[in-house]
Amino acid sequence: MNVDNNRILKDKTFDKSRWMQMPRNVVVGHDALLQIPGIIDDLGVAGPILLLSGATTMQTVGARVAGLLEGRPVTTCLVGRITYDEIQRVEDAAKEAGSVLIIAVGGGRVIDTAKVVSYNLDIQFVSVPTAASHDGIASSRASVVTDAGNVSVAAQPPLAIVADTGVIATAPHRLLAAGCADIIANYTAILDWELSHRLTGEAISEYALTLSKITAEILVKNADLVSHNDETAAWIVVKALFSSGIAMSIAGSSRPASGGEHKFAHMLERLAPGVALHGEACGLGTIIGMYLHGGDWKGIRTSLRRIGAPTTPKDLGISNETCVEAVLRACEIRPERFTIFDTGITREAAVAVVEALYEV
Ligand SMILES: NC(=O)C1=CN([C@@H]2O[C@H](COP(=O)(O)OP(=O)(O)OC[C@H]3O[C@@H](n4cnc5c(N)ncnc54)[C@H](OP(=O)(O)O)[C@@H]3O)[C@@H](O)[C@H]2O)C=CC1
Ligand SMILES: O=C(CO)COP(=O)(O)O
Ligand SMILES: [Zn+2]
Repeated sequence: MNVDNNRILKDKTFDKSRWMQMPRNVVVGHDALLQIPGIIDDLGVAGPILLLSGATTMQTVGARVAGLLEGRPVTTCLVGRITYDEIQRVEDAAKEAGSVLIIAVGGGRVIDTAKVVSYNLDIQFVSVPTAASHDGIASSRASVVTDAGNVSVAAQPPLAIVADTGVIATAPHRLLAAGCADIIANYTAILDWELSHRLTGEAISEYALTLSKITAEILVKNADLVSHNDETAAWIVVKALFSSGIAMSIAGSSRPASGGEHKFAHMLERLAPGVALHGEACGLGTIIGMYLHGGDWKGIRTSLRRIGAPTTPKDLGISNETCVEAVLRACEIRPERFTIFDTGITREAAVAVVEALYEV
């Protein structure tokens, strides 16, 4: 059942109420894909299935999953950029097929689309990440692209997650490194949340905050193990992505894993669409955010380098000017979320931080 926390919280009777939704079955490991039919049976969801995947992933993992579901009523649907129009198109496809279950096989865009569509139609979905590239694999939030920038919307967390480490280990290393950077972003997301708590009185959840923090710490401790692609690396990163997603579900918002570095990343995506992966842009934003907080930004940079993630605008293939613009305009994204990027950064300061990124 989908949950409208805002509606619940507006009702005085439920002032202290929060409904946290978590996945029920989580299967991680080699050949985990083979468990999908059994998991569907275990969930007790019988009926037409909508299989969502991306243009690349449909040809490989999507096709494998379709093969595993042979004999069941399955309709396939490709997912593009996650906009409200795209969500509507997928919703129409699900309605037309009479789908009772969505299986999302792919990266963050495909999984987020499934989360919103299943929430809107009040049906279940199973998350099958093909890469460890983002921490949305388990969360109850989805990031939707609008003309005004990315918005974080309430969505349905997956009823089950099937993370095949064999599949994830064969994805390009760039995707794994991006997922690690999305986790390392938790360091500044937390600092921003605490800053907002002190300056604006925004409520914090100590549980969500602590889980988000230790997730980033454990990942950094294992940085050398995730510097190359193998199933051990896939395991370590998937566990971190799951844990970070649960922190978001506990908070009922993406706050524990998305602060100013994410606002910067969303602005960068608007200024230079498709150039950087989500996690890559977040990693760069984390170095900048930590610099602005006066924290150990070089330590963040070292961790990202060890993992093989980009740490300068040049690494990402964008100009310093575009990066400066993203620093200055990050505050336009989700203005209600107060962060270090919302403190009136001058152009001189933005230029200085971008130049510092190249310091040895
Ligand atoms: N809801 C939440 O809490 C969160 C949401 N997000 C969102 O997730 C998205 C970012 O996720 P990300 O995965 O980086 O981006 P994408 O979903 O865009 O995937 C990036 C690329 O990787 C490809 N890919 C995926 N798996 C494989 C594979 N095994 N082999 C080869 N290529 C592969 C995809 O192919 P294809 O063409 O098939 O798609 C796509 O081209 C953003 O929209 C972001 O906002 C991020 C973090 C948290
Ligand atoms: O990407 C996220 C956490 O890693 C959450 O997404 P938003 O920045 O859209 O809230
Ligand atoms: Zn993110």
